[in-house]
Parts: sequence; structure tokens; C-alpha cells
Amino acid sequence: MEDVSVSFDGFRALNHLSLYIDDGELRCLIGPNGAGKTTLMDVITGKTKPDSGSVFFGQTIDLLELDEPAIAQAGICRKFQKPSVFDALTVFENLELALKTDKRTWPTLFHKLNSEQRDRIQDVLQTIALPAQQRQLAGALSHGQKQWLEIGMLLMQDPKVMLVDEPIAGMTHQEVERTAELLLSLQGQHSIVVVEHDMEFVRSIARKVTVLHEGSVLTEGTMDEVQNDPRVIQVYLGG
Ligand SMILES: Nc1ncnc2c1ncn2[C@@H]1O[C@H](COP(=O)(O)OP(=O)(O)OP(=O)(O)O)[C@@H](O)[C@H]1O
Repeated sequence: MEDVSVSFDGFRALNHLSLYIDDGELRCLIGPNGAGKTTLMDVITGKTKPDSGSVFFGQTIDLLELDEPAIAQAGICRKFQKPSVFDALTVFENLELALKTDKRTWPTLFHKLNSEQRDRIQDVLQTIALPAQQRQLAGALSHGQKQWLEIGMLLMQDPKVMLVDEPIAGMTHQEVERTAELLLSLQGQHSIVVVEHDMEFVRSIARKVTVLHEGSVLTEGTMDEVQNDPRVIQVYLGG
């Protein structure tokens, strides 16, 4: 995205913001409250249309010309903070449902799963470390397991870009570690943008961190680079 600005009633939530994410990259986005992180995600997914600037997916897809469903269809998906799995269905059924909402496999709604689809579900179960829980009701999972299941549901659609909003909120220490492993295992195949306030977690997964402040990119670099940047320190300490 280049030179993107978004105003709400005269207030600039994004201010000439430019951000470039590589194919398969895992990028962490940090910044104090109100920096514009959520608004940035909203612009990428089409929920908010900017006042100015350009947002491209690859070289050719102009996201500003697409609505939210079309952007999702193009392979950009978002994981919100609160898990929204179907508690009354099993883990397997949740993944099955995610598969069936994929427009490309729409006709399978009325058929049994084929072996390729079963393999796909098993692959995702391995990735999210829930194969042993596949026959359990999602409602019986721990908070962390629900979050992984929801990531698994997104993976069923084989997204090119995953936007992940505060993935570890409310998780136990062990769940946090497992989530770091999960996100790291996904990079390469998917571009992942993680918004997170927990700096230790960001340090454990980030190769490159982007710091937002007042709607613009303040700086980008490794966690060490940004944490030692006097501007970042000042912004976080409110100096
Ligand atoms: N729909 C809206 N109407 C008016 N103001 C808004 C709207 N959405 C966001 N804002 C304002 O824009 C600014 C940026 O908000 P945004 O939610 O993007 O920040 P954030 O970095 O995600 O913050 P947080 O870390 O607290 O979630 C804030 O000052 C917020 O109050």
C-alpha cells in the first residue's frame, strides 16, 4: 500500500502510510493505542476505503476496486481477536465447514468429502496440532485451541495473506509458545501480518517489525533495531 490516508470526521487515522509486504513474509505490526493498526487492516480487507493512496495485491490486483467478499475471495483473510468457531460442531466439522464455504469447491456442499479433501483436513489438523481433538466438540476446547482451530479454518481456504489480530490475548504461556511455532510454520506459504501488543511474543516470531505511530510508519527493522530506536522509545513511553 502506498501513500494511504484515512480520515474519520477530520481525524487522520492513517496519514500517508506506505507499507510493503513480501510474498510469504511474516511481518509484525506494533504501535501504541490509536496508532492506526486496526484501520490499516480494515483498509487491506476492504472494510474501510481510504480517502487517498493505492492498495495493490501483487502487481495487478487493485484492492480499492474490490469489495470485502471479493478481497477475501482473492485470498486475503483476517483472524479477529475473538475466536468464532462453531462450538456445537466437532473440530473436524468446523474445518469441513470452512472447506465448504470455499467457492471453488462449492459443489461439494451436497456430496461426501473426497479423499483429497479429507487429506487436506488432516494436514491442517497436523499444522494446528489438533489431530487428537478432531472428534471433540469445538466448545470443549481451551481458548488457545479455539484460536488455532480458527486459524485452521482460514488455512482450509489456502489464503495468500493472513491478517492476524492479537493472536495470544488470553493464552497460557504454553499456548503462546505453540502459537509462535504455528505462525512461524506458516510463513513461506502465506504472507502473514500479525498485530500484537506483547513485545516478547513479537520478538519470538518477528524477522521484521513495522512500528506505526499516528497513522504513519515510524520505523521498520528487526526487533532489536526498533526497540533501540529512540523515536520508538519515546512514542512508547509517551515522552
Ligand atoms: N470508525 C471510526 N470512527 C472514528 N474514529 C475512528 C474509527 N476507527 C478508528 N478511529 C480512530 O482512529 C485512530 C486509529 O485507530 P485504530 O483502531 O486503527 O488504532 P490501533 O492502532 O488499532 O489501536 P489499538 O491498539 O488501540 O487497537 C484512533 O484514534 C481511533 O479512535
